Amino acid sequence: MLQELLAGSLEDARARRELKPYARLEAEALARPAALDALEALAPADHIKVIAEVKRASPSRGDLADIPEPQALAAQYESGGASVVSVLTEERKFKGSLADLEAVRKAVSIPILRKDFIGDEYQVLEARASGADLVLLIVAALPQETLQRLHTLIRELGMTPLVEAHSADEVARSVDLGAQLIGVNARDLSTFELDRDLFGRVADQIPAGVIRVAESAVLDVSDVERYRAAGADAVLVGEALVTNDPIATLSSYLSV
Ligand SMILES: O=P(O)(O)OC[C@@H](O)[C@@H](O)c1c[nH]c2ccccc12
Repeated sequence: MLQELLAGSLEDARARRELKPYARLEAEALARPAALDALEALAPADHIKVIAEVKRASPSRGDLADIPEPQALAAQYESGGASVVSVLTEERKFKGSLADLEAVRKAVSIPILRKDFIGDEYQVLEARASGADLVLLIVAALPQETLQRLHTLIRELGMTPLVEAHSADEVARSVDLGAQLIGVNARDLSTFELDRDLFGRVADQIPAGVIRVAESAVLDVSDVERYRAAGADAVLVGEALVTNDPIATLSSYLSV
């Protein structure tokens, strides 16, 4: 499933490239105001931080919420105290788009993440041209050389890579990249199975000074408490925020 999702996102990007060649996109990306400092926004604090996700649907959970105006939801996330907004731009299964990212960019002044299946330079430039400050890199999806190349490009463009791992081995590969922001996804993107204890098992492998994000499977405040106790600096939350009152839900999480 993961390779299928990656292939779909790459194919969609290739179609957009027919309309906008690399050099033109690069010029747009470089003309953007500088990216916001996501490492500062997510720096360890005396409370847990939240990356709040704009998420309409997923292959494992189906339709979650309509979200006709992603910018309105993102503005609620910001006023509710989120540190970063994650915007799914994958079109086929998650029903997102780059237009969502652009709309959210106009509505908030906190850093925003392009959440997609990224596998080439063109997609990274698209992220910057659309106003992203962070770009997701999924270790399981790519060979190490490709990860390293994309990791470098993201940083050269002033953005922050969020490197996502789903095993001890993938955490080791993330550390090898020099990642300063590592996410441990409780959901296996090949089988969609949840492993709620994975973060706790691998957190110690992440060196001091690297920001630790626990991703997925936060359904209530007790899940946030569990991740915090295991050493998470931040949690990445989608479903619980789009299916409940976002402001009230965020405020309960931020008390942890
Ligand atoms: O809706 P949840 O269980 O709170 O999960 C959010 C986020 O972690 C999840 O959307 C996610 C994590 N990594 C991904 C990679 C691609 C697509 C989606 C994801």
